[in-house]
Amino acid sequence: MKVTMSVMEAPTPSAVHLSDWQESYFAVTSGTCTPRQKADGYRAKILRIQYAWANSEISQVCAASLFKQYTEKYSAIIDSGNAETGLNNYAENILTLAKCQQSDSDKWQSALTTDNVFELKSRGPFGKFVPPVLKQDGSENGGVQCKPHVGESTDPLLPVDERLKNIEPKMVELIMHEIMDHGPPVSWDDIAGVEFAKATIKEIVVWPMLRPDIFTGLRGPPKGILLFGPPGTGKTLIGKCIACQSGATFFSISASSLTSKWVGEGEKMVRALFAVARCQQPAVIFIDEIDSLLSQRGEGEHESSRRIKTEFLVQLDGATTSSEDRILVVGATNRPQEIDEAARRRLVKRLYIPLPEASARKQIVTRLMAKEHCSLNEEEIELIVQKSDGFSGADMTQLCREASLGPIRSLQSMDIATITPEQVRPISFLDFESALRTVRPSVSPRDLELYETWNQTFGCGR
Ligand SMILES: Nc1ncnc2c1ncn2[C@@H]1O[C@H](COP(=O)(O)OP(=O)(O)OP(=O)(O)O)[C@@H](O)[C@H]1O
Repeated sequence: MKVTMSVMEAPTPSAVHLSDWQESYFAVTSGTCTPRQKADGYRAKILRIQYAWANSEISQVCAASLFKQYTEKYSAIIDSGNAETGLNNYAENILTLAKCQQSDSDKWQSALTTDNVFELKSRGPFGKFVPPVLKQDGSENGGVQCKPHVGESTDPLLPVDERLKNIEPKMVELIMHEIMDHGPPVSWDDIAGVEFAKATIKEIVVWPMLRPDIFTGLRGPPKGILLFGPPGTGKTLIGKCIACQSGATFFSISASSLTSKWVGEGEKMVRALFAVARCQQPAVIFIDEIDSLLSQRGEGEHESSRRIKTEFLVQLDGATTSSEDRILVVGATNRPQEIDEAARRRLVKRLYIPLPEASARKQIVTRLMAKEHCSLNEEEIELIVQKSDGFSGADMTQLCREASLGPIRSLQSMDIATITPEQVRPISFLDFESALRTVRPSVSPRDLELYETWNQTFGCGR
């Protein structure tokens, strides 16, 4: 009996009956089947079921039943000691396969972690099978549970977690894919300057998150901190670094997108975000432009914005009062003066992230140029640093980008299509001089004064 998968249109999620679903997805044809083909068939089916489940095309009960059915049917190959036909290298293969399919479905890939794939492998036939649904008594959730996978993909069984029971699965998916950060890690050395803020954050946030057993009581970490200062000074980098250094999952969202991108859903999104973070703790929730969420109530405040704000404060209070939860909210803003008093009180540590000083600007240029073909000497770097007084970190990055285009622009007569990389001359000081004519500081001295004043009044730093 040879079983092949046929790609057909997905049936409507709720109305699907188990046998209909099978018929739609697996066209069963006769034929001789080698053990290897059988193993492939099994893998394909497990993947398809996981995919359908992650997409809410089938229910958990339906998925459990299918898993059981196929595990029984393919028991011979599951138990086989043969490396080629058995499932000994199942996890590696299946992950590779899923990665190739990533563009077709991120969910598919996200449903697969080495852990849960091995879990399937170790289930074995019949009695050894563990259903992937929560048991009636809630004692076990099928051997696969919601647990923190730092920087790793999500678990398809996440919705079975009690804490997510009133959350729409589509929101959980969205948070996992759009808000949970899967990017490269950030270290403290990647952030130039801001030494005071870095030292404070390490002491009050990172160490307590790493050692909750020592940092108890008065030493307990704050649940909310505010990073304020001009744009492009590394606030987002710091948020991400906190998560990386404390082994926490990083969720990053812009407050304005809560009101604009998920129109009418912002409030639910806030609730879902905190619920997912609770399942993935320790977690850092980074909220950019937090001022737009927590601004002082004005006459014209929109009802939906007010509801989102209320929900956010409720969630923040929940995270604050539960000593169990290891969730840190990091708010970032370029307009701290717009944050109202109630919100300010909840974000207990308010740290000023200023423009980079000369040493930090030098560090940014040196680091970026170290990766390029460049002929700058020490004195020239010092000159660039002097000339870029008032630049933010983002401005410095932009300056280096602009300068790096100089050698390309000077190619003029040569054909860009045929030139070899060796023929491109190194980036020189002259390129920086001309870049300095076009890249200007993005922060005005007047804005800086506002930050300094606010820092003196409400800031917790120097
Ligand atoms: N202190 C810094 N050290 C190194 N690079 C920096 C620093 N500050 C900014 N940058 C560069 O600028 C980019 C933007 O920084 P980031 O997004 O962290 O700033 P931000 O303060 O969060 O800005 P915004 O307020 O506009 O959101 C970074 O990806 C990095 O390339």
